[in-house]
Amino acid sequence: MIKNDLFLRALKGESVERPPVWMMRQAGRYLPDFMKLKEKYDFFTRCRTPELATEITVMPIKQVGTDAAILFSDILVIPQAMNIEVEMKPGVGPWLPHPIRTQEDVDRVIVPDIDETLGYVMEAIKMTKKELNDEVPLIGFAGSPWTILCYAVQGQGSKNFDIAKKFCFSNPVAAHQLLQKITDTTIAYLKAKVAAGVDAVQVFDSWGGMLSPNDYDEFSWKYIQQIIDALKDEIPVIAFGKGCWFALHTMARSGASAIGVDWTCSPKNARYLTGGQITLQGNFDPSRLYSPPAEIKRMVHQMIDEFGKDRYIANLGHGILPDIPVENAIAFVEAVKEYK
Ligand SMILES: Cc1c2[nH]c(c1CCC(=O)O)Cc1[nH]c(c(CCC(=O)O)c1C)Cc1[nH]c(c(CCC(=O)O)c1C)Cc1[nH]c(c(C)c1CCC(=O)O)C2
Repeated sequence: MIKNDLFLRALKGESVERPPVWMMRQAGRYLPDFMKLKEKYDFFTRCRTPELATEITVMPIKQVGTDAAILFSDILVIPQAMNIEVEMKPGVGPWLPHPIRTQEDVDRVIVPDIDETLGYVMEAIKMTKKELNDEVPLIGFAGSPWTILCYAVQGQGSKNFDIAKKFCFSNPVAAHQLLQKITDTTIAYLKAKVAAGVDAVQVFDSWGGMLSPNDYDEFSWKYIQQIIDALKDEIPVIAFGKGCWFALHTMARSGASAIGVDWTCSPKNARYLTGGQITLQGNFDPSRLYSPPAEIKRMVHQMIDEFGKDRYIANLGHGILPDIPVENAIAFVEAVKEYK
């Protein structure tokens, strides 16, 4: 039994005293204690060392007071396990020295044994669950197959992922093979996370909004739906797509327990597009955490009024930015806790 089960109750659609709150990318990034660890250990060492991953995962619970923890890791551990080299270059971000560009490249991508390649993630989950001591639930996550393809093909972050789109539209057969391999790996990975003890999972489709609605169905949603179908009877699934308001109607009928929305869609419109029944999560503009704490609190209360306190998980509309003052992150969380 989890002591603070607001998040799990909201996922079930139960009525709650106040909405639960957590922040996407809350583990690491803006916390001074995280910065100290960052100086000592490179990124994938932090991911692969269960003691470090655990320490970073619980930081925001202790220091900011969120109602759920999200495991410190990265969506790019999946391509790594699939035989695609991924580096994290300080100041640059993800860097893939041999991006996928041809059918032959796709043929070399493997669907790995999860325990062999990603066992360290399961160790981190078990250690984190012990450390959390059932105070709050633990969220596991994966990137959407499309978002992983974006990095695997582009080879690095991008404003428009033009090379990834060119690959999909000029070589759709190879693209779909790659997407299916990523999907199969992701399903096995998330099932292993469930077995290791996570209480919910979120699929991040960070770059779904790069696609037209039709291409979104074909290259992204189809695969997210497979993941939801495979997981939904075992664990609550949250589907988050950045810039994917056009797909909210479809997402709401997918079997996911909650749908994440970004700040470009108003709460009212998000409720309308999803039919008013499903739990929604979001959608504070991460940049609005630069506002003074009093203004953050006013805006958070307005956001909750607009979404309604039930079937709602307060969150940002995308990840917290690295230079947000900790006091402002705390003000965001406190505002939700003070909501009456
Ligand atoms: C697209 C994406 C990535 N990673 C992730 C996404 C989807 C969510 C989103 O859209 O923001 C997801 C992610 N990445 C990380 C987490 C762990 C949990 C958390 O932060 O709350 C999660 C949930 C750690 C991380 N992943 C990364 C860092 C920063 C690098 C470092 O700490 O050395 C952290 C804390 C590196 C990373 N990883 C990625 C990028 C683009 C970068 C570089 C830019 C940056 O986010 O700082 C890929």
